[in-house]
Amino acid sequence: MAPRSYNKKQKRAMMQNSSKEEPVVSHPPMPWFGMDIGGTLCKLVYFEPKDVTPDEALEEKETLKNIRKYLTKNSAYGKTGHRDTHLQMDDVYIRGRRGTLHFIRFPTSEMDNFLTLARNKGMATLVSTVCATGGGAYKFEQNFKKEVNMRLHKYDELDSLVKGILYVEMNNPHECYYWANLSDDKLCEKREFDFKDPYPFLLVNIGSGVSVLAVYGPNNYKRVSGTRLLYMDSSLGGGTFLGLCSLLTGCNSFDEAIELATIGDNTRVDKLVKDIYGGDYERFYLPGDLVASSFGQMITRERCMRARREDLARATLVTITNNIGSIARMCAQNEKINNLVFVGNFLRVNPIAMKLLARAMDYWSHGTIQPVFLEHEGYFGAVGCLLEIDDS
Ligand SMILES: Nc1ncnc2c1ncn2[C@@H]1O[C@H](COP(=O)(O)OP(=O)(O)O)[C@@H](O)[C@H]1O
Ligand SMILES: CC(C)(COP(=O)(O)O)[C@@H](O)C(=O)NCCC(=O)O
Repeated sequence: MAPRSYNKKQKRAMMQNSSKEEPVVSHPPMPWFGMDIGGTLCKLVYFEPKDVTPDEALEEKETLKNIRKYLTKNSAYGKTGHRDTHLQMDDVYIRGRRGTLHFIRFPTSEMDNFLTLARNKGMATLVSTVCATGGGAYKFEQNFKKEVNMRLHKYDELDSLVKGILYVEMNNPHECYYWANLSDDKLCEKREFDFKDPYPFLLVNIGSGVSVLAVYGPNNYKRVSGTRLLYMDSSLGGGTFLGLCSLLTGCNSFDEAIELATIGDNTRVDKLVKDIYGGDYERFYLPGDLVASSFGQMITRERCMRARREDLARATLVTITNNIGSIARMCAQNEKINNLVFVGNFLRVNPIAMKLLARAMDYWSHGTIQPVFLEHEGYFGAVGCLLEIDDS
């Protein structure tokens, strides 16, 4: 991956030309939404046109004005909706219009409340079709029709994911980063990464579950694996972490689980090689600090009593992350791909997992694999399907 050699404007033009074969047509300032209704979170990306002509402004319906104001003036919606203001992208072009992308999320379990809110805001009178992806685009299709009289234009979630990544990366020069100085926690820091010439790359999407894709070009990828390698294997993902952590610690949210894990110590829960050998297992180069058995200390009452909630959260995070990491590495080896990109909301506010993944890749590849992470983590599917917007 070499230094960036073309500027933002050139890339934007390239993207507009490459995203569709037909010429770019200018669309009226409708509410433009892309929705990715996932297993845990619903991601809503809203494009707010900023190049509205005086005539268009005069014609703009009151309902549309109100919805725009509601979405862009608030950063919290009800009890569970959030706008990630730090991710907002200004001055971007979609289908010939200039505007701002807003990034909003809420738990998929709150879909009923979302539809009620959308109905109360007059959405039913405004748009007839919304671009949607993710499993929920299928699961909730009838609810959208019934509650807000909206038809969902459904797009495949993995097509949308790849498309969204390429678009966001082209429009945000600070999108990609890696973790530098992995061996020293005090010096370990995020550094910008140049995504030029990325192909082929292995894309690991850690959402509720995990999908691993080998991406060979903008329109050329295959789904290589999940975390389930054999038919009856178990599937691990962000949902597994949150589910287990909730059971073990009684935490009430992902953010709380990560806060606990941040101050926890997994060595009070896991059994290390040195807990078994008293030091390294030298003959087979197994260092004493290596985890020999995740949660292996939790077999005596005394150790269980000593483990704090935060230790259990940390051990859960380490166990799940390392398993995902080793499957990603195996896929990279099988596919003979050295560029790895990790995305998905499991990585939200989660530097512990990112550093663990980076360290694991670095260790196993003898320093040849340096995984890349993206700022817009879990929003790419929603962006990708928003790019599909057409006149319907
Ligand atoms: N606010 C949050 N609420 C629930 N899970 C979250 C949150 N933020 C991050 N996560 C993590 O992200 C995962 C969901 O990631 P996401 O990419 O949105 O997948 P999905 O499309 O399956 O919903 C959860 O399983 C959890 O590990
Ligand atoms: C079914 C899914 C594509 C849904 O995507 P998600 O909502 O988890 O982002 C994903 O959870 C997945 O690929 N699960 C893994 C299944 C397997 O291990 O093969």
